[in-house]
Amino acid sequence: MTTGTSGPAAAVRSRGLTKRFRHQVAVNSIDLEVPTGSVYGFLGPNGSGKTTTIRMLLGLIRPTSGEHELLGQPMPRRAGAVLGRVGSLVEGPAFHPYLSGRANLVRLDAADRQSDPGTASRRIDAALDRVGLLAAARKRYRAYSLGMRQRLAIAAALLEPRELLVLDEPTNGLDPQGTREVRSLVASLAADGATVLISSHLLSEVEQICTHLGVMHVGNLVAQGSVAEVRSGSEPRVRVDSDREEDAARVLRMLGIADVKVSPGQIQGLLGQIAVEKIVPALVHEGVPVLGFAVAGQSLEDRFVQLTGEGFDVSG
Ligand SMILES: Nc1ncnc2c1ncn2[C@@H]1O[C@H](COP(=O)(O)OP(=O)(O)OP(=O)(O)O)[C@@H](O)[C@H]1O
Repeated sequence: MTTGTSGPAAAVRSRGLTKRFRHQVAVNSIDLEVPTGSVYGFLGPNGSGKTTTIRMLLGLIRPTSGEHELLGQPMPRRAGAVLGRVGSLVEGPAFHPYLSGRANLVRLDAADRQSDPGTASRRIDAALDRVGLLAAARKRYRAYSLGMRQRLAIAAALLEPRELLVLDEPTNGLDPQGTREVRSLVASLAADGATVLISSHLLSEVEQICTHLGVMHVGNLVAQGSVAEVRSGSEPRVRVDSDREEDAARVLRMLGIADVKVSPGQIQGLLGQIAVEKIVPALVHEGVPVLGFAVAGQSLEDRFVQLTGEGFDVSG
């Protein structure tokens, strides 16, 4: 792959990766760059193309066009050499409800033709230990909490040592406790040196653990970089506290402030090129009582709403 422009090897890199289903472009020419050692939050609303991208990355479906590499190896040409170093969780393995967590891993490991039966027991215990399920290893799967089930699915991805983990919506459907369990597990896997690509439609679920973000919106990668870089792409906003919201909004619009939004007691808008010092005098001149005033960068959440046109917490 002729992509040697981006410095040290990325754990995942794609160029023009595209997937078309009939007439629908599910993933539109995306250039992913997941730095080695990062926790890369792959974010976007439902249906924005995250799972399709991940399936292409792992060689589960064939891209319509574009190319990519994992751990510096071109895919799918070098799949045999690289996939053993990549653990993944996509749609979750099928676990048997009446078998214990450990027995389920024994079955999965035995079904993997690449794995060494001689070391199975040790590897399975190590994976269970890694996800904090050793004490519950002999409990039936059906007695596991949602968080334990998801941790077992991650254990299944850890039956071999992995340099890269690709986890598709591992917190989806979990309660807050389960989400915390998975989040702290992912953080500790990253602390051990694995690169982690974790997808989510909820920023709030992964924000605390990510070093980097990629944001999908209708098949396009609309932002990518370190968390600070993605946040700094946002424009400062003006916030006015006033009980005369509509009058205040009118003055802000008159000054040329864009994207003015009114909520009870508060009016916000994009500062743009407007001189900050002109705003309060203009409001006062129009008889609008100003009870508070601030200019601040957007929160990451606001930034995502701006990028994707929707809140990230709506469909949780
Ligand atoms: N096998 C398929 N055939 C046709 N269309 C598909 C197929 N798989 C996905 N799509 C479409 O591609 C688009 C992207 O879907 P994808 O599952 O990748 O999104 P996503 O971001 O992972 O969302 P979700 O979180 O809901 O899985 C959607 O419009 C979906 O309907």
